[in-house]
Amino acid sequence: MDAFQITDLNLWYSGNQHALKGVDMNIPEHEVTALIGPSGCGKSTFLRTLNRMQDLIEGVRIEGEVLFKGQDVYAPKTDVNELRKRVGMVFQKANPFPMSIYDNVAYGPRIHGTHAKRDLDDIVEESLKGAALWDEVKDRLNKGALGLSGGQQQRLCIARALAVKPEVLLLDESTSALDPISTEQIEQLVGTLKTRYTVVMVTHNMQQAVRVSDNAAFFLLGELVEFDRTDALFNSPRDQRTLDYVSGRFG
Ligand SMILES: Nc1ncnc2c1ncn2[C@@H]1O[C@H](COP(=O)(O)OP(=O)(O)OP(=O)(O)O)[C@@H](O)[C@H]1O
Repeated sequence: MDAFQITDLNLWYSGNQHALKGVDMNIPEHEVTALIGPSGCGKSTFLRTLNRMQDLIEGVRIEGEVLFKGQDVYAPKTDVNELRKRVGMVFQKANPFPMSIYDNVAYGPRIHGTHAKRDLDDIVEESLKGAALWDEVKDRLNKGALGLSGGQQQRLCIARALAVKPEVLLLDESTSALDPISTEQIEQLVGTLKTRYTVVMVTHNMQQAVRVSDNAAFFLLGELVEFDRTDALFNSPRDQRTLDYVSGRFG
């Protein structure tokens, strides 16, 4: 079963910059899909089309079709808040809110109407456990989130995303600002998350893609050059440009 079916997706930024060119891709459910390619090739742009984060940028024009579980993401009747609840996002730089650890995680559920303390306590615990952070913070839930380390802050952002019970997690280079130990913790976490969620991640790090992803998509200049199982894409790519990139013979 596919979480997303993308057909002939094109995106232009203002000034007519054609950032995605006729992308076709089916993203399987409950697997990790990595988006790779050189800087500026459109990885983040593509990721953000999946939960309509690009709507926030003025002058963006999108053509083509993105289906999420069969529903047209860009249909006028689509409820964008509901879509972003189902398709959560974690950014490159951890961005906890300047409030307690507890309130960071409870923020989304409160907005979506959960206010009973018992319910919120359960969600906070479950989400922090899901993000492999619970043991480190359970005794300081009311302390400020900004006092956490960078790696803990990023796992808190993952917990915050999990708290609204999404079906998909989009990770945009979520480890690129982290030290190797925190990076490894998040990579392990991603491996466990896929039992419950579909994960789509942008990474600059090809070894990371090999370690954690089931499928990999190689982008170049806005074009999807190749999409395959990760081991096939790295070990027996069909396109010469993919081979050049994965073997490091490329810009
Ligand atoms: N808000 C924007 N307005 C105009 N052009 C943009 C905007 N965001 C991205 N672009 C351009 O679109 C192209 C694709 O950018 P994108 O950030 O998606 O690439 P990327 O592969 O994620 O790059 P990186 O790995 O450096 O983050 C680039 O040429 C970029 O300059």
